[in-house]
Amino acid sequence: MMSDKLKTTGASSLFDHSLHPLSAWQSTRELGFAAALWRLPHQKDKHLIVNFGSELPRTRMMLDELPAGFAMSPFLNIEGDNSLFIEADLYFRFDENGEATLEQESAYLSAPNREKWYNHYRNRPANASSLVIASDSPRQPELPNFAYLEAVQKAIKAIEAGAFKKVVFSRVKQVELATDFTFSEVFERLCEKYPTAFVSMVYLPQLDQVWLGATPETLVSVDKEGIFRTVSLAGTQSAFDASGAPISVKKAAWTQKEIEEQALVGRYIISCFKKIRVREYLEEGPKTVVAGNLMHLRSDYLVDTKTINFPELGTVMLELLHPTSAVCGMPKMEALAFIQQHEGYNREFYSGYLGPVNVGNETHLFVNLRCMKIQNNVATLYAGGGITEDSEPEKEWQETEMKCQTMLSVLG
Ligand SMILES: C=C(O[C@H]1C=CC=C(C(=O)O)[C@@H]1O)C(=O)O
Repeated sequence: MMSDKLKTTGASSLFDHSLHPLSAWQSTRELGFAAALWRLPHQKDKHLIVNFGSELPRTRMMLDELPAGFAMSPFLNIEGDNSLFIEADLYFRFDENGEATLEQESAYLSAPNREKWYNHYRNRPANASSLVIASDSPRQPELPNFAYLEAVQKAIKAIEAGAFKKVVFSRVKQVELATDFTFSEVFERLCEKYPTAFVSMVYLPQLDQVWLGATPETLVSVDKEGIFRTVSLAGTQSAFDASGAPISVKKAAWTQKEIEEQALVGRYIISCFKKIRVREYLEEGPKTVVAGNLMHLRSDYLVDTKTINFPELGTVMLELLHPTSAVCGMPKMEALAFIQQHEGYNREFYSGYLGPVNVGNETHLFVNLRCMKIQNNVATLYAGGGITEDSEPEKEWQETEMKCQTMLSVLG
């Protein structure tokens, strides 16, 4: 059903229910506008936000004040005001049968921009290729195996010396895109392969980057009923045994190192609740969850913000949580200093957060994991792992290899 607002803005005459999400996303990118396409975990609907601004603003995520949009925060966002915000000039929802609904159109959207967008979409050949981005961006330095092992060893020494308890050390892997690469196919494959993940594909024109991902980790979510949710996710093992058969979650065994690593993330979340004097939280877990080719340990935390009369809990917790010890470490600043000194590359949006804000009165922000950046015909894949004093460097390397597989396996 279309809202009254749409009828008065003139969109209804241009809008077409057969609009295709991937072509609409692609069309937006070709015109040089920001676009975010996503699918929530366990859902079939897809969502698309388009913004016609010349440059996306960097802003603080005041969840209770922002209009509908899509947030994209880099890992480094210490002051909390460095998130890109793709405000919804157009917001479409696509149901599982492909039927499109224009859910929202900004009152400020100019008629020429609206027409330009619809016309470009209509005149785009159905088989138009992906037009891979060809800007000149320097590649990130890749850490070879020996250097990664050395850095992890240094992290273990620093932990033993009492500098910090845990650090999440990461690296990149870069692959040249195949000539027949298309964004549409990769996005579809991600949706099919990872039904429990938050799947997204975001085009940032001012950086000329596309970010694609299938993350298993909720950072902050507040639904229509005012239920706040976050998770503590850590510990990694393959979801398949040596013969390639899936391991049952009931049979998954976890080492003391992994149990402790996940407990650290949980303790950090609880310390945030304590800081703001929220005692009425429900904690469930840890339990084993499957995330694509991997399994993790996860605890869920839930607060009814209406019952405790705390509507701004999402905003407050977001500022306290990011970056959690699932992506940075414990204590936060000491772990961050190690990361900056030893990783040797810029994480940009990897291990930041992303997701819809106030879309249909709900906010769902996820940690940007199992993701890749596409720029200059190169896919940059990111993976990290929690290092504790019980870590074994070679095992940690293998873990990052497995994490990269989440994206590598859809690149074809
Ligand atoms: C940092 C990543 O994963 C985090 C989330 C789950 C398990 C993790 C681990 O076992 O180390 C990491 O904390 C990543 O995928 O790059």
